[in-house]
Amino acid sequence: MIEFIFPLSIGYGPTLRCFASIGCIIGFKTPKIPKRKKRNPGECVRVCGSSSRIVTELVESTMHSLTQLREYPYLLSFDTGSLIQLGSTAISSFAELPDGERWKIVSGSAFGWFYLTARPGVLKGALDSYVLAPLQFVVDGALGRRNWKRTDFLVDERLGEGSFGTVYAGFVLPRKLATDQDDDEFGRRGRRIEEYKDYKSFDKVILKKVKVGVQGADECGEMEEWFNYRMRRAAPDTCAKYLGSFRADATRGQFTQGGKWLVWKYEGDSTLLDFMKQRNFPENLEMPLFGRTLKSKDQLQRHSLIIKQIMRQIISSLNKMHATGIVHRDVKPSNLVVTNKGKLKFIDFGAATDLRVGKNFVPERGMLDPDYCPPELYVLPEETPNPPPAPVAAALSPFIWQFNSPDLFDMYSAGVILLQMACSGLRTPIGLQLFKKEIAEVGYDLKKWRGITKVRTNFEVLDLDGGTGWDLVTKLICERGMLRRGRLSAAAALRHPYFLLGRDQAASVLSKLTLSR
Ligand SMILES: Nc1ncnc2c1ncn2[C@@H]1O[C@H](COP(=O)(O)OP(=O)(O)OP(=O)(O)O)[C@@H](O)[C@H]1O
Repeated sequence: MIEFIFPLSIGYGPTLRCFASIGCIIGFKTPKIPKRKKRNPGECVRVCGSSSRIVTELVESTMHSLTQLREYPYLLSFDTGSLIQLGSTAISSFAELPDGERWKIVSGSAFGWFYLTARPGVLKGALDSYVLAPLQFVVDGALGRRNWKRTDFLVDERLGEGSFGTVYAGFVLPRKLATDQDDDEFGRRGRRIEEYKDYKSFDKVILKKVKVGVQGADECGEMEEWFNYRMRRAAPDTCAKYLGSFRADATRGQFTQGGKWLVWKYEGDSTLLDFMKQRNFPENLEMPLFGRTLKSKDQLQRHSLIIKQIMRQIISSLNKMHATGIVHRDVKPSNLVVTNKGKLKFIDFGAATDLRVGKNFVPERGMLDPDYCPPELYVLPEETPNPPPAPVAAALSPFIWQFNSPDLFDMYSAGVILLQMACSGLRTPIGLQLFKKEIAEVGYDLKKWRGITKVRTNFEVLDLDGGTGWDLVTKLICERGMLRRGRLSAAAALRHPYFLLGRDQAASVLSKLTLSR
């Protein structure tokens, strides 16, 4: 006998609610629900016997779970025979219904399915919040990922500083060395990496120190951590691997007692911006991306393939991010790390917003970098109110998404990156500033801008292959239309003819087959 078990703890409520609702939608005749007797915590409900009784129990449990779920985790189980009976009753009940009723049920179910699965995905969101997030917490805890402490790390060079945190490269000490670390031996300065013999074999990490005493810094740190865990569940291959956080237990070296630190895997030495600053861009990315020199003799063709591969990676990652309801809001070359395996990964989710649950959404907060910011300035119209509590925000999210297309915010920034990669004159801060001014003057019409610009531009790469690159960039760098659409979404951009032939993909796959990097 196979048993289906639905553990109805706080985390599993929606599964059962859904199940019961589907039962109701497809037309079960549910007999009168008897008054529910009070259940004790941990008590199991075993549902066997006739299908109508199962449905009754399901509906009853649902009602009950809505009000008392938090206090009464219990279990439902039933055998396969009952399940088959349940199915056949459903079908015969449905067949007995008058035509009009059946149409109502079918269209209601279709709408329900569309609502639950439309972006940003209410159903997936419930699964993520109530099942995957607690599971991630438990697994991470079991693997010791949430038990970091100050003495596990050595802080090395400083890589950058934002408004709420300072970023360092660092190393994870092997367990034995971490436990042996004697603070007093080095006074307050903390150890230096060179003082360890085999330091080259230590795992390299990125450490972000959340500023102490800066207003709002701690909240930003919490938010960035939340987004990193969320991204690790939703699209782990698109962003730097987040390893967890800790609070310093003492003041030593860069550590301040009580200060929060976030930790990521060290993904690579350079960002896309570092590559773009070099004179030999985009050729300097040929080896990292393809692992070899491309066959084509024509330099322009090679440049085009490299840029296309970069754009494909950026837009594919954005597509996955947007599919889960997250808008990054700070898409720019310095927030894309190029890994040793030739993958571009997003970093810095401090400004991201999750519109599935309204996380980090403050209506009047725009984007951090004005150079890559679209003309509308905000992901949602300014008059959008502050988000309601998470479950309500989640229930409303498909409507917000369909009516406002917030993902198009990031797509403008992606367009600016494409234009910059293709036109060397736009890779300097002065060129970019001038572009920003000129494009605003022509009402964000890129075709008009091409005619009037004073920036030293070269459009050959975009004009190649019938100008598909140019066509794509004009559909990314533009104002939104009346219905807040009119700019390509990530999914639509991936279907654009620019990406269709996929010669860059073929080259990339080929390099993976022929070379082990
Ligand atoms: N996972 C990573 N792997 C390799 N390098 C990284 C990683 N995360 C961050 N970096 C490096 O650290 C720099 C700063 O990181 P990040 O952008 O997250 O910090 P920030 O505080 O927002 O700084 P800024 O405001 O200057 O962008 C990046 O530009 C990049 O060079």
